Amino acid sequence: MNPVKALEQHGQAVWLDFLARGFVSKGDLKRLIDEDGVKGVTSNPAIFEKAIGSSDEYDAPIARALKSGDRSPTQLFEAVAVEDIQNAADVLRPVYDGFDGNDGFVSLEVSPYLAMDSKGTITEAEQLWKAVDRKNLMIKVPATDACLPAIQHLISKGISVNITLLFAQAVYRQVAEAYLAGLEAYVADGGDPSHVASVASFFVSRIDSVVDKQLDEKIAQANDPSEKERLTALKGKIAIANAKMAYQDYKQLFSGERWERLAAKGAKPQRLLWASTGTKNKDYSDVLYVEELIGPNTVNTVPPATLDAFRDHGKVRDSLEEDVESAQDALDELAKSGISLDQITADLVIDGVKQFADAADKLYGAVAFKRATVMGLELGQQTIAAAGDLEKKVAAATEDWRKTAKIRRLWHKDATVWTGRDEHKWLGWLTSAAKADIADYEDYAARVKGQKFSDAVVLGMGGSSLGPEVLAETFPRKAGFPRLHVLDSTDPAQVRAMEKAIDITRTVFIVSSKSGGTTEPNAMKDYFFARVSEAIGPNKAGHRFIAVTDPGSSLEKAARAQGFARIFHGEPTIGGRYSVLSPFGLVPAATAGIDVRRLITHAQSMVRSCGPDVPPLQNPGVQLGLAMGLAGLEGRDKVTIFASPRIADFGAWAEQLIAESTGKEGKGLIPIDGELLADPAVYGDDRFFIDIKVDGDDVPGHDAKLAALEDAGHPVVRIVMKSIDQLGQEFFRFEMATAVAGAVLGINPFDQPDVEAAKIKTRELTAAFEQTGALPAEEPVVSIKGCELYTDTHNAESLREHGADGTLASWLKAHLGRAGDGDYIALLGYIDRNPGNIDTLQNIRLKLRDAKHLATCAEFGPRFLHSTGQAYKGGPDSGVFLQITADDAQDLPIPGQKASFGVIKAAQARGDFDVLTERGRRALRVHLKGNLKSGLKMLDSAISEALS
Ligand SMILES: O=C(CO)[C@@H](O)[C@H](O)[C@H](O)[C@H](O)COP(=O)(O)O
Ligand SMILES: O=C[C@H](O)COP(=O)(O)O
Repeated sequence: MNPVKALEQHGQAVWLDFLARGFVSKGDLKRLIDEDGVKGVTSNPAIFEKAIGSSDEYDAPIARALKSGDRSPTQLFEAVAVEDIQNAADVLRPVYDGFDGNDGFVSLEVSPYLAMDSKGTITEAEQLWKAVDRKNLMIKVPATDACLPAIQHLISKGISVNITLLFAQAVYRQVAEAYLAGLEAYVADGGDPSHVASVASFFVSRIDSVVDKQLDEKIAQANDPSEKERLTALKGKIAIANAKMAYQDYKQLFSGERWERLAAKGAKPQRLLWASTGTKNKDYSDVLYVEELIGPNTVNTVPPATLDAFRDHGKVRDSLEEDVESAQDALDELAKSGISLDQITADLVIDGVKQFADAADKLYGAVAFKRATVMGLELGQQTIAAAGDLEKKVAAATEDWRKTAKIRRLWHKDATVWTGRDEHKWLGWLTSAAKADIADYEDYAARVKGQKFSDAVVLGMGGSSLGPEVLAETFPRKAGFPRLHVLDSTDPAQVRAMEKAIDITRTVFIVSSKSGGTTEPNAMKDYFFARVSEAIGPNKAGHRFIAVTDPGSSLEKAARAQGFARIFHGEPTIGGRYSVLSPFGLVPAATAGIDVRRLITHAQSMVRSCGPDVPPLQNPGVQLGLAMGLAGLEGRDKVTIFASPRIADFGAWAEQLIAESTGKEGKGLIPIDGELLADPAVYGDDRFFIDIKVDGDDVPGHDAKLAALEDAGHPVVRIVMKSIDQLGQEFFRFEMATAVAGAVLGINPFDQPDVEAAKIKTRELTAAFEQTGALPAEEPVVSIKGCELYTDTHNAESLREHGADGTLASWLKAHLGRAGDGDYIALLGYIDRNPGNIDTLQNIRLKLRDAKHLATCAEFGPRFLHSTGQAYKGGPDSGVFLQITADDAQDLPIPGQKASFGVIKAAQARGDFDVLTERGRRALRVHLKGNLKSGLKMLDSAISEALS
């Protein structure tokens, strides 16, 4: 007789420790049931990893699942695994029915990531139980301390459970107790226990693998031949002895009064199942862990090779209760040798969880890869060319992140991924896209459309303005909706220019401020509220204003008092620079008629790509973040961003995110936005390049230049978006990457301590103005025709030592001369950010870059104070700052305030400068007098002279 089939006569059921789609669909499982009497199937993460990860038979099902909409790797895995388990359960159903529900089971394991999470295990087990929806299903739960209560709970709800990763007799007793107590609760609740089944999967061969190794060490150390012999005799015996003793416990646990009470109600005993029964040691029989463990009311789940071997040459006998005393003797002998089985079994549980988690990492990585392949260009494509050391460092960090489960910890809001301070309170951005109330935005957009506005203006700073600005500059105007503008300045000319650009009688204003207390949006609101009141009457003005602010802010109060048309609440757990996929970006988007549903749907795809279930290697946000952070640590800290013409403004948003998040405590990354791409010769080895483009948005020569940078050994990241609709994806990719880079740099990427310092200084200066009617007097270090120069004593002395005398060029030469390798030069212009001035600063910065081969920034104040300003003050001390201020041709009063726009801007420039110099940074301020255009021209030629 077929030895496998013969086991049935000894009361043992053989299950198969294997599952794969084709194996079931092509009839192989059915054949084993018919020919060998196989009565069940077990699966585990390693089995699914082999099935899905190492074959292409799941490619089509995954692609099919994606047809009905994007899903996360976990959801995709569950979809195919549930189908597989259902198919296997259906094939086994006749066995289940034939044995009155006592056999014919198929097992599906909960995620090994939940092995220490009782609540998570319960939720997932219940969800899988429901999804598979088959009576002959068992949910597998590991026998960890955390999961014991989950096992009891699940049983008490009538869910059949296979308890896995069981090594120790003592834990086995706890598992049996959980089953009994669970059943008792189920019965007390009126449940019929005859529908509940359970097996306790006692692992065998792994014990021998570890014990034998320790025995070999002892044998090698032993001098006495008889001791060597005694120890050698224990090899290959302990796992079986341990299992035999567990079986003795089983007999006791499932007899007696307590059990009989349950049995009388139809309860089934929880059978012991021998798992890990494939022989690992080639010196042992390949059917050892089957032949020696045959006994009534047990199960042995065997891998296909062991099944084949047993069918071929297995010998069947009642072995389980043979020589039980010798089994106990063997265990006693082992203890005498100083080898602790308790320790070994405890370690094996931890190792087992780790092995399954490793398998799950591979499995989810494979599913994530298949998902990305199917989605193709629907997901923004990212390649990272990081040669040499950086490539190795990224690979090592990727493995470290995987092993230490950092991406899952990040998603679980574990602050120790960063500095362990309050980072967990600032992670609302992870779920902001998922929480977007799309229907409400659509309803709101329809109302905006109905009002036939000509313009919409966002009044906000930094995190409240830069995202909307990218949207405004990227998406073409939508017919029927207002044109979207963003104002983020206190420069009187810029405020006036905005007023001129819009039809004030047909404009809706979006006042955006998370805190509600930021100076600029409040000044801009007061100004435009007065203008609108004049234009359409004070009673109606409020109807033209919308506020986006965090709940309870002072802006909310003012908005209510002024009768704003609507107040949208931000989410307090999201910092400004991470808020674009929350109302701060979505309200302006909806106002402009941008398809919020599409934006969010795309964003969600990147959220899934960067999810907790996507291992670091396949996780684009983690890969980009590791590369940026590690490059920063090796001195390539100038993150130089090129964005293709249709998304040209993206860098302005990304630079706030990167600079404000990472630039602190003397560390960080300095984003370089808007510097035109050039030949390798002009770049130092402090660069990290990111090129982001919309497919087809080609600039002649661009790709060749990028390739040249790569050839010259610079790290180059290339990101290609299929269309501008994918902008939401890129917002999220960069948010995740920045958070990851922050972890690598060892800082808190969610605070901005140095922005606060400048705000405090500014407030002191404006308070002084309000008291005295003037800003505190200040002395220039030198007054030259057309300009005055300011700096602190320390900088002035140093500049004089470097040759600064009576001319502007000499001061500039001395100042710029202080910038060396690894430094960057930043132009900080507190002037109107109009196309002409942008061009001028741009020309100067490129001249500086090309002459000095250093990274350059061209920024406008006060805008940059809410952005890169954090890194300039708090980041690495590698900046050389040239602040440019000017007399305002025409100031602009702010209704209801003593200080005008011009005064606030001047106070902001001085506050910023004071903080820079207080921190010992290299800073010089040029104040241009008279006509700004001529002043800038003069500055430009002085810089040329200084460089010559
Ligand atoms: O736990 C069960 C059955 O309940 C099994 O699927 C169990 O996971 C496997 O037998 C083991 O993981 C296989 O172990 P090994 O052969 O890798 O040592
Ligand atoms: O990035 C944030 C800016 O400092 C503006 O802050 P806010 O939104 O609270 O006004």
